[in-house]
Amino acid sequence: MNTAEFDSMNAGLVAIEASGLGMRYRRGWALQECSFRLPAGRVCGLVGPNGAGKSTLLSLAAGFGEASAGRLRVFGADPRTRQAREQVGYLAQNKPLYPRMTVTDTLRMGRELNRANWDQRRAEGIVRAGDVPLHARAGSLSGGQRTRLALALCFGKRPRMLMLDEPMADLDPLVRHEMTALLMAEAAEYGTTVLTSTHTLPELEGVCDYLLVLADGRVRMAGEADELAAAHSLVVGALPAADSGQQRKDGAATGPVLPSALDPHTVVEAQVTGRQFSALVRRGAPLPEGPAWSVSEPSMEQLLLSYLRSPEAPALLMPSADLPEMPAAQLKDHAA
Ligand SMILES: Nc1ncnc2c1ncn2[C@@H]1O[C@H](COP(=O)(O)OP(=O)(O)OP(=O)(O)O)[C@@H](O)[C@H]1O
Repeated sequence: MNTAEFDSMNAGLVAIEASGLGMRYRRGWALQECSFRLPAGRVCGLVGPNGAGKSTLLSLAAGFGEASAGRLRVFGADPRTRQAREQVGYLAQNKPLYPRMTVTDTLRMGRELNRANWDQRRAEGIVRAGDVPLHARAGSLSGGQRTRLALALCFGKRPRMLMLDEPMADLDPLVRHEMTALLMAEAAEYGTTVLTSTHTLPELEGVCDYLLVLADGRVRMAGEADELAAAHSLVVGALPAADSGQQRKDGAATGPVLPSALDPHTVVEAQVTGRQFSALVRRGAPLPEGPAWSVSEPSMEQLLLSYLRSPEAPALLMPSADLPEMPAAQLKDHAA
């Protein structure tokens, strides 16, 4: 199939849908009031700082554990059901493999566990392409070889969605590049939805066409990566004169006053050095260059950092990621 055929195959399908999803551990909420959609066929980066709730979300979507609140669906099914599990390949952060098992035996185990869907040629092809010795024990493989074997297990299952928890964290740049290429090639060839977590965005640049950003267990941004960036502007320039009589945009009585041209927009974050300001804004209207400021599109990293540094800025969900509000009775798989 080509890309257009995959697009039509996945059109309108939703891979993950979360409504008011919450997960509470003894020390507090790891996820709270998470509502979003991930359309099928996307390669989505799940981004957020340490402790944001990324692993918790992935393991719930893979069918491990039970949410404390809200509702989670994977291709329309409860993730703990066989129907959902069969459609998902999940690579946990520690890439669990049996260290004493050989590569061949590991793949054989994959076949035994996934008799209905297993694609031996595909799994073995991934392993062979990396020159991973088939008779070596998993415990003796390098980090890159282990990742390749773990990915082969995931892809051999022919999942509709692959969920990877920081798959590149312990790999050197060369192996990381190789693994990324493998992932992209497989996703493109089979139209697989990919959800892969990281806390370093550059790792995903040019890889993901969709982003889901978490912080403190809540969704901060979700949608098409290029549309998220295009909805914002980075405005850099000189502050207006102090006696201009303008109010600060945040309503505070003192402190620097941003140009009033920014009033129709949501200021996500503003930084001031001397008389210069730099503001990342979500545009509410066209925002032309001004007499004393310039306007550019922020990089994905600038955008992400601004949202993570400004928990008070409202979350942004693009229409494809946004969920119509559900009646409380439909929403509850679990009461909070
Ligand atoms: N099994 C658990 N028991 C208790 N608390 C947990 C458990 N798993 C996660 N947490 C807590 O939930 C919060 C979210 O953790 P989680 O691992 O989901 O975040 P993360 O974004 O994946 O972080 P990292 O990038 O460091 O892996 C953290 O405060 C963590 O301490």
